[in-house]
Amino acid sequence: MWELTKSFNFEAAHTLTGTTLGPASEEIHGHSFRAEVAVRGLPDPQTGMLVDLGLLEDKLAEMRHTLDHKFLNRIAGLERPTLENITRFIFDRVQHIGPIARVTIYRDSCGETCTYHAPVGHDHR
Ligand SMILES: Nc1nc2c(c(=O)[nH]1)N=C([C@H](O)[C@H](O)COP(=O)(O)OP(=O)(O)OP(=O)(O)O)CN2
Ligand SMILES: [Zn+2]
Repeated sequence: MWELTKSFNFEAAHTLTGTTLGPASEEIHGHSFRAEVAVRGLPDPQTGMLVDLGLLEDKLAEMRHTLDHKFLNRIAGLERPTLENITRFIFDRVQHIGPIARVTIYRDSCGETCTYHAPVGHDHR
């Protein structure tokens, strides 16, 4: 079994109400994020590739364009931009390119990581 990953960085603003952090979290503020997408499976014997990384590169560039330097709360589907919802948002938009196993978001400044795992046996291609 192989796991292939590719990641991209984005800077984005958000506001999050209803956390124990209170006003600091409710003011509009920014974070640096890294999103990592992992594909898991067996390489095609002909190509030696699980998924062409070029395909992933194109899709992740699209995702970066959607998220980078944006106010996340204004993006349709991300009105409540928790790490959980951001990982799921990305998964839903990249899943068709191959057997995506997980999407992880790293928010290093806060020492936080969140991973959405595709349901077992799930292959959206
Ligand atoms: N289950 C979740 N709980 C919380 C989330 C989340 O995404 N899922 N998010 C938050 C906060 O947004 C997060 O902890 C960051 O807090 P914030 O005040 O924005 O961060 P800092 O000021 O500490 O970060 P710097 O990057 O250092 O400015 C809470 N709960
Ligand atoms: Zn925040």
